[in-house]
Amino acid sequence: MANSPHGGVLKDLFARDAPRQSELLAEAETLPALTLTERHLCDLELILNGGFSPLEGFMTEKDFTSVVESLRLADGALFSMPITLDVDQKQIDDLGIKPGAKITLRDLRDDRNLAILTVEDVYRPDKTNEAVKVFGSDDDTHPGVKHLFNVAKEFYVGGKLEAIQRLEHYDFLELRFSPAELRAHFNKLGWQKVVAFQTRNPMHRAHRELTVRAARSQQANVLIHPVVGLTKPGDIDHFTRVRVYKALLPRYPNGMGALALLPLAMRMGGPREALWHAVIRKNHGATHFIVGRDHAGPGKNKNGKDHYGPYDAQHLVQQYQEELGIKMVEFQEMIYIPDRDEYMPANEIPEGTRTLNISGTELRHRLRTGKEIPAWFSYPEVVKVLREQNPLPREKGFTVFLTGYQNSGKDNIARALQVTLNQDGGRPVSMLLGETVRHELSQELGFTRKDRDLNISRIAFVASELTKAGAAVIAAPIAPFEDARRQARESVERNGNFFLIHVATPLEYCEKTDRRGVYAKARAGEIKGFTGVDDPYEAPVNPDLVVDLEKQNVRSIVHEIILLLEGRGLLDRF
Ligand SMILES: Nc1ncnc2c1ncn2[C@@H]1O[C@H](COP(=O)(O)OS(=O)(=O)O)[C@@H](OP(=O)(O)O)[C@H]1O
Repeated sequence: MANSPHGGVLKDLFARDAPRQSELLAEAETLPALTLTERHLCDLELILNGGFSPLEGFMTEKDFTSVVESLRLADGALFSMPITLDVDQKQIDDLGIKPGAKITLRDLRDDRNLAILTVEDVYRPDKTNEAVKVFGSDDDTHPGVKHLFNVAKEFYVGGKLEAIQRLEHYDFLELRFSPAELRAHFNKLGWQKVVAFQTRNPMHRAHRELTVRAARSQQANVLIHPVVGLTKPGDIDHFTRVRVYKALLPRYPNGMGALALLPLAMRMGGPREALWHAVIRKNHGATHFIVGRDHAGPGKNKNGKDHYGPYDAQHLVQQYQEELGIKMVEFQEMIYIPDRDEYMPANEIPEGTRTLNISGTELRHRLRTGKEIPAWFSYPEVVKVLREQNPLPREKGFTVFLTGYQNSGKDNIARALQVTLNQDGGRPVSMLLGETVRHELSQELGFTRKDRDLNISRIAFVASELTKAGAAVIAAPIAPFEDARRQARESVERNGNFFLIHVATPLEYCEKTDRRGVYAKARAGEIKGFTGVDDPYEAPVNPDLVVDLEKQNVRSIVHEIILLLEGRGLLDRF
C-alpha cells in the first residue's frame, strides 16, 4: 500500500469534480477569466491533482498567515510553503474579484479554462515579513525573495477551486503521474515502501549509488521524482534532464527504480521547501524521502555566504517527520574510491583513502571542450545525452554577416565562402543575399530607414533561427545602419557565433566597377535614396574583420574569414 496522503484524504479535485465537468465547463464560459502565469499553473496543477493535499484552493489570509508564522494551516495541519494567487489592482477591478465572486482560471499557453475559483478573500500580504519568515531573509539574491518582490503582484486571492480539465502537456506523457496514478502504479507493482528522490539536476553515478543505498537501507524501492515545473534559473532544461533520467533508469538493479515527473514550481526555500517536498512526496504515495546536504538551496547570498546551513533542511524535516508520517533518509555525499572502484558515503571513508571527484565546473568544462568524462563518474549513456545538449563548436551553427556598399564585392565573397564551406561539409550552408531576401521576404519594403531596419531585422530573425538549427548562415545585405547590425548580432548571439565582416571597398571603386549601371541611375536621380549616393552608410564600429576588394581578391578574403571561423573552433574536425 502506498503511504496515506497528508491529512488522510487525497484531495484529487479532478476526480471529485469529474461528474460535473460539462456543467463547470459551461459555467466557466460565463465568468470573468484570470489568465494564469507559468508559476500559477504549476501550483494549480498540484492543487487540483492532490499533490498539495490537504489544500483545495489558494490560501486565504488566515491560512497564509498561519503558514508563514507557524508552518501550519489555520486548522493545524503542517504546511510550510504559502500557496497563493497574486493579482494586481487592475485585475481585481476588471474581473470584479471580491468575496463571493467566481472567477475562471485560464491557461496562458492555450486559453483553456482549467478551474473555477470561488473567492473567499482578497488581501495585501506583508511581503517583507513573508520573505523573512519563509525564506529566512529579504535578500533578493534569493530567487524566492526576488520573485516575491519583483514578480508577484500586490494582492493575494484566497478561495476554493473546482476542477474543470487537466493542463495539457505534450512532453514525456508516459512519465507524468498524478498522485492517484502513482499510488495505483505502486499498488500494481506491489511496492510497500518507496524512497522518493527529489532532483533538479542531471543524475550521475554518485546519485545512483546513493539512491540504491538509501533504498537498500530501508528495504524499499526508489522513486526518482524530478521537478519539471520551474527550477532555479540557469538550471539545465528539463527536456535534457528527463532524457538523462530515462537513460539512467535501467542501471537500477532488478527494477528497483521508477521515474515520475513532478510539475512543481520550486521556490528554492531550503528547510521550508524540504518539508513541503516531503508533504508532496507523501501525497504521491512515498513512505520515505531523501533529504540531502543544502536541500533546495538557492546558493550564495549577497555577502557570498550560503543562504542556509548545509543541514538546516535535514533538521527541520527530522523535527516533523513523525507527525508527517514520511520517514526522512539522510543523504550522505557519495565519494568515489578508485582503488576499490566503488562509491562510499563520505562519513564512512577511512582517513588517507585516495578519492576522486569531478566538480560541476569541471564537468561543464569537459562537456564544452569534448574532454573525456570517465565512466566511474557518469554512465556513457548519460554522458551521451549531456553531450548532445552541449554541442562542440564544430557542431554549432554560426552567422557570417557581410555589410558594405552595393557592388562592394560582398555577394561574390558570400558565394565563394558558401562554396568553400560546402566543400568542407559538416553543416548545411544557408545564403541570405540582399537581393534574395528582398525578393523572398521583403518584397513590400522600400529603402526608407524604417524599411531597411525592418529588412535587417527579418534577416536577423531568420539567421538566428538557422544558427540555432546548426547551419552556417551567410548574410550579405547592405545593412547601412549600426543600430540594426547591433541588433542582428544580439539576436544571433542568443543561438551561436556572429561575425560582422565589413566589406570596406571604397565607394568610388564600387561605382567604377558597377557593370549594371545602378550607381549611374542613382546619380541621374532615377533611383532615390541610394546608399552612398544620397543615403548614408555608417561604417561598423566593431567589425570582426574588415576587407577591401580594391586591395584584396575574393580568394584571400574568404581565406581570412575561414581563419576567423577556425580560430573559434567552428571548423575543427577532431
Ligand atoms: N535606394 C536604394 N538604396 C540601396 N539599394 C537599393 C536602393 N534601391 C534599390 N536598391 C537595390 O536593393 C539592393 C540592396 O538591398 P538591401 O536589402 O541589401 O539593402 S538594405 O540592407 O535593406 O539597406 C541592391 O540590389 P542588388 O544590387 O541586386 O543586390 C540595390 O541595388
